[in-house]
Amino acid sequence: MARAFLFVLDSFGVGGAPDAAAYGDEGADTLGHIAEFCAAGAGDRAGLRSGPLSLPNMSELGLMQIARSASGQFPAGMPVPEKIYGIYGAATEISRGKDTPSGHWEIAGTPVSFDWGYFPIEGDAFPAEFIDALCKEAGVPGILGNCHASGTEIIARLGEEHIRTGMPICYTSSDSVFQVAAHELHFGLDRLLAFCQIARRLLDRYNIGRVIARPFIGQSASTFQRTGNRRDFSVLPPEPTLLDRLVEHGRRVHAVGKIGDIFAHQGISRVIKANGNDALMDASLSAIDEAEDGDLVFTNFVDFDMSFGHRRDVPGYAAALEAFDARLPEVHKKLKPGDLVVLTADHGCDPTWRGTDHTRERVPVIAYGPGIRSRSIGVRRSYADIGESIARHLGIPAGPHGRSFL
Ligand SMILES: O=P(O)(O)O[C@H]1O[C@H](CO)[C@@H](O)[C@H]1O
Ligand SMILES: [Mn+2]
Ligand SMILES: [Mn+2]
Repeated sequence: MARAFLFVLDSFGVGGAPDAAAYGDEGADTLGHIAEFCAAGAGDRAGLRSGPLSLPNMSELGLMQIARSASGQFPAGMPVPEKIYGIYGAATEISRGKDTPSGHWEIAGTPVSFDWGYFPIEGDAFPAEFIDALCKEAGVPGILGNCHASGTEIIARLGEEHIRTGMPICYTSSDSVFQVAAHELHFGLDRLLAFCQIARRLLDRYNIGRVIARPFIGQSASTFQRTGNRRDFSVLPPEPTLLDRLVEHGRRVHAVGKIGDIFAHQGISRVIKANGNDALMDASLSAIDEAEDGDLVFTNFVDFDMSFGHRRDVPGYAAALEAFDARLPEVHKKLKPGDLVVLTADHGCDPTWRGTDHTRERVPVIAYGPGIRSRSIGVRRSYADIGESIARHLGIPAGPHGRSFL
C-alpha cells in the first residue's frame, strides 16, 4: 500500500500555455516574471525580502527544468542544479476556463469540457431578474457593486456605504464567479452565508461555477480587512473525480484548506481548515501524520493567489514562494517508503500582468518520494495525468481521462 500528498500552490503557473492568446494571456508567466522582476531588483521590499528569487528545494526537484520545458527559458537569476531528485514536468490545461475549480477538477482527473457562464464587463454585471429574486428572497434592500472588481479594492470603495445601507457588495471577475462581500458584524456572517446559498441556487441555471462569500471586518476604508471565513459554494464536478473514486474504494481523503469547498464536499472524508500558507503547511504535516495506507492528503495553498497574485504583489508572491520552499524539508522528513508527494498548481496569476485576474498558463508537476527514480516526464497534455498517476500509485483503477506518468 502507499500514501499520496498532493499540494496545489494556487496560481503558481510556469507560462507557455498554447492557448493563452484565447484568454488574452499570451506571454503571461507567473514564475518567469516573478524571477525576472526579482533578478532586476524589482522584487525587493524592506523587511520582507530582497535579491533574486531563491527556491533551492523546488529547484532540486526540477523546477528550473520545468520552467524551461513549459515556457522555453530558465527563470532569470536562479541557479540550475545539476542533480535533480524526483520526477519533473509541466502540464497543459485542457479545461475551458482558468479558474480554481476547473484546475483542481482536472488535476483530480476530471477536465471541464463545457463552457461556464460568465458575467459581462460592460454595464451591470448581473441580470436584473436574478438580483431582484435574490434581494426579495434574502430580504435585503438591494446590492452594491454589480461589476467586475478586485475584492480588496471594492471593499475599500464601497464598504462604508455597505455598512450604512445594509446592501451586500456583489462583484465578479473573468472567472465564473458571483462574489459577495459583507461586513462580518454589521451585516452578519450567517446572513452573508444564507444570502450566498440563495444566490447559489438561483445561479445554477446561469451555469455559474462558484458563489463566494467574502466577509470582512474593520470600520473604514483604510481598516477594512477580509477574514478567514471565506466560503465557496461550488457546483458539483461534472463526473466523479479521483476523490470520489478513492472514497468508493474505502480510502480516506484528507482535505486541507479550500479543497472541501472546491469539490463541493464530494469525495471528502475529512476537512481540515487553516488560514494562511504557514497554517496550511502545519495542517498538512499533521494530516500526513494521521494518513493511513491508501490515503490522500490534498491541500490548497491559497495565499499565492488570493493575497499576492490577484493583488499584483511581486515581492509578496516571491516571499510566499520562498517561505513555502523553506518548509519543504519538513515534509521530506515525514516521508515513509511508499509515500508520494506531488506539487503542482491550478492556473496562473501572473503578478506582473495587466488587470487582477488569473492567467492561462501551464503548471509545474513535481512528484517525489522514497525510492522514486528521478526523471523528466516532459509536458503533459492534461493536468488529469496528475490524478491518474495518484490513482495508480494508490492502487485504484484508472479513470477515463489522463495517463499516469508513474
Ligand atoms: O479579487 P478577489 O476578491 O480576491 O477575487 C478573486 O478570487 C476569485 C476566486 O479565486 C477570483 O475569481 C478573483 O476574482
Ligand atoms: Mn486557484
Ligand atoms: Mn484566484
